[in-house]
Amino acid sequence: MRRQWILPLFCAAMLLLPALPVPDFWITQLNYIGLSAIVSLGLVVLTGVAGLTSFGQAAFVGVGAYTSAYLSVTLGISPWLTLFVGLGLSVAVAVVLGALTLRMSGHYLPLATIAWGLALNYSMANMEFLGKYDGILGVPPLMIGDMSLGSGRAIYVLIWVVALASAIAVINLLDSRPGRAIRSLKNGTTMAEAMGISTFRYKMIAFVLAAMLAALSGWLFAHFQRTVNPSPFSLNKGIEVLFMAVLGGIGHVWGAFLGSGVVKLLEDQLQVLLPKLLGGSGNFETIVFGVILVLVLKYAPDGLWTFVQRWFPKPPRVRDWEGAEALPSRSKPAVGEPLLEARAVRKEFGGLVAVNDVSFTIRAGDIMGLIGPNGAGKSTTFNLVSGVLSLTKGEVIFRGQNVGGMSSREIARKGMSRTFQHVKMIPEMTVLENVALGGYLRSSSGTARAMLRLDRAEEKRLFAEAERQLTRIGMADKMHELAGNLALGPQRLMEIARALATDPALLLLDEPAAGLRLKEKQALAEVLRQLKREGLSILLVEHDMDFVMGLVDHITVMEFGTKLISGTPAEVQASPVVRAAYLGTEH
Ligand SMILES: Nc1ncnc2c1ncn2[C@@H]1O[C@H](COP(=O)(O)OP(=O)(O)OP(=O)(O)O)[C@@H](O)[C@H]1O
Repeated sequence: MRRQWILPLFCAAMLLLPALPVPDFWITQLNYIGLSAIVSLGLVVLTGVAGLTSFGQAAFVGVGAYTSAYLSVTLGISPWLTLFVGLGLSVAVAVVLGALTLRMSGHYLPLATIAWGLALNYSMANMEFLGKYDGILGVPPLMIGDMSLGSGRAIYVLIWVVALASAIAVINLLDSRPGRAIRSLKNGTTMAEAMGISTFRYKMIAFVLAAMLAALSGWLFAHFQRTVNPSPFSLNKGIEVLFMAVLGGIGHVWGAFLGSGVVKLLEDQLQVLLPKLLGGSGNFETIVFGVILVLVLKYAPDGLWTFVQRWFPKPPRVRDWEGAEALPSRSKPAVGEPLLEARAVRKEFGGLVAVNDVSFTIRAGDIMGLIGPNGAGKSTTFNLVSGVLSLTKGEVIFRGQNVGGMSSREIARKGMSRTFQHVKMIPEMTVLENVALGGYLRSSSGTARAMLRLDRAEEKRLFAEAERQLTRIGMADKMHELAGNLALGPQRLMEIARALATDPALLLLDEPAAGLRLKEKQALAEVLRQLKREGLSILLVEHDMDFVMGLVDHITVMEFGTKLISGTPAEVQASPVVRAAYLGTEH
């Protein structure tokens, strides 16, 4: 069967199911699976893709459910209106909680989600007007005209339309400009910020989206169950949806459905089977789930969906961007104009002066090498210039403006683009998609446009630019490969293509030859020579003197954080001071 037919056939089959003589029991089960899958889908974006673990999603389900139940029962408001109130409230709660917690890193964020998950759940259980532990009874069914969606079979289609539409919207999002920005969050924020992406903004978008999906599920749940109480929105349930997402494959949209299906069906079977086997009653299935989770984390950490995925290998992206309009480009400085001036830049780490009042100038069209032995302070200087580190003292003037103290994101916007000493990329994205990330600031499609697939014209422009830059560095033949499968040499070249896709006025390369084999170094040197011929201005940090010598116009040599000498390669090579620094002879 052709791959593109699978999704429409699956959707059609799911939606036509209640018209077939399927027992009510299975329809009810599928309703619960659909409801859980919508919440898990949020966790795929938040945890699987963005790398932000949340145990508290069930509380957002409660926000959607309680809002609709309260407003429709007490005030008689139509549930179709209360949906929007519930979604609005979930966004408001998520924005407040996100502002407080999303800047936390490591284990602090998951701990914070436990805290607010508990707090929200206890609020629901203790509010008089929400019926305390008894909750709210007599929630009205959803109505379409005169047709009631009160029965499980009637609401089934709505639940699955919402679940499948949400899945398609998330798939669209992940394959888009904002989607690539969200995917860049998982491996630290330095690279994304250097591409001009506000990582906090995209963390917030992922968090709010996950909260909205949970609230949507809660709204459906309230009008399917026709009653709400605090227990389905407890921390246990939050852990259960996370378990579903992990079991299914937390990085995969359809993993959310697979995980929900497996857990719900297994839970049902185990609840009957285990008490019979073990005698007595109890939630024995929880013990089994605990064991399964440990085994899955050990033997299939990417979840069950990866096994299904093997049957449907993803074809390469269709090359449909031929003739797409070029992305906007910035005005470039005239050759010879001062481009970057470091004025007595200084960085102290506690008592250590890593960079000691270093000054240098780069003119447009020049390639400058910043060299020196290990630990000389080159990378620190580079990070000061590109805004990754804050200056202790000094000024960095870029195109006539003091950018010292600006964030790397703001500096990227001004036209400086960089690569990293240790390659930073999204390994599970293709080379083309990684390079397209460089075009972020030259494009503008947002989350809603991406989810509705209204961003395709701009996507074509982004991919055309990415391919152009890959062709420029001789890597177009690798554009459909996964970046993580490349050797180090091509990965470094890919980073250069990504930096070029930002249309920089100045390209900063941090030890691009480090760890490369001779052949890879030669290929890299050829690419840099070509960029020089094209008139690009480059600051190159390197400690391989041979690599730098034939390539650059000027060299600044550093040792122990201070500038030893600036000059042409010939002047530097002739300098006894430099030889001493490199060979360890007396000055
Ligand atoms: N974040 C940090 N905290 C404390 N000390 C640091 C930090 N970063 C760098 N240093 C120290 O600053 C000095 C300069 O380091 P830097 O990495 O800039 O040197 P380098 O010339 O780039 O060396 P290499 O070629 O090995 O990368 C070193 O002594 C290093 O240990």
